[in-house]
Amino acid sequence: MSDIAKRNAAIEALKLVEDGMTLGLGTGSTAAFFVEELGKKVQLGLDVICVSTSEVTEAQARSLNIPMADLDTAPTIHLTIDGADEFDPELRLIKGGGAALLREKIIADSSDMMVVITDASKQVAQLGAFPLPVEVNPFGMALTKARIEETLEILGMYGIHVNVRLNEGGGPLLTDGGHHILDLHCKAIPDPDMLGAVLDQIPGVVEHGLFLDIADAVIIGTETGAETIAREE
Ligand SMILES: O=C[C@H](O)[C@H](O)[C@H](O)COP(=O)(O)O
Repeated sequence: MSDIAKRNAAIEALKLVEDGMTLGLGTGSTAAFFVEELGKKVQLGLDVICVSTSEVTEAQARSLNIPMADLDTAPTIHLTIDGADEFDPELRLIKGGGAALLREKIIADSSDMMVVITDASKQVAQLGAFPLPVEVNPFGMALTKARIEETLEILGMYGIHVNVRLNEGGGPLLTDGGHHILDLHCKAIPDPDMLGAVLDQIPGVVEHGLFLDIADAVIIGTETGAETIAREE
């Protein structure tokens, strides 16, 4: 995915922003272009207030003097703009490649509108080629991992590697929320709704990266512009 395509998707998403809005700011390299472009508009007088899905995005937004709200006192979040690791024809997503999925889902799910900015390389017929991130509590992580592996087999998904995501020092990566990430190398997820529902039931799973029925539209950036796919009602 080129930086030009990412920026074009971000610029297209900016057209949805209006004065007076509370915005959810996503995480990742594509979302960072949106924050950068938003910063320019704020400097020119755009009147918005934002909440962020990660410490990294929060720091970027503050460095650009974008007004930030305390999430617990923020009113309605009108619009959230975020990236994705995969999207399918039903606009179901895999997210969490940058380990921000928990905060991303909390904010996306509470937003009036959630729009994904991406490029065509993230478009798939079936989710699962991108390893599915699952955020887990550090307590008993090995037990949680074993339960996930067992559950995948019950669903008929055999031989799937579940890896603990590591940080640069070789230890388990720590999320902003103080949790770890397990990456499920599914290759294909035949029934995302079913997998999401069973993962939700496993103690120790804090959240998973399947964003189902959350995205209202996907903006696909290209070298020359952007195309929008909106959810069919
Ligand atoms: O945890 C990170 C997020 O879900 C990102 O939005 C996702 O990984 C896409 O990131 P990027 O725009 O860098 O491909």
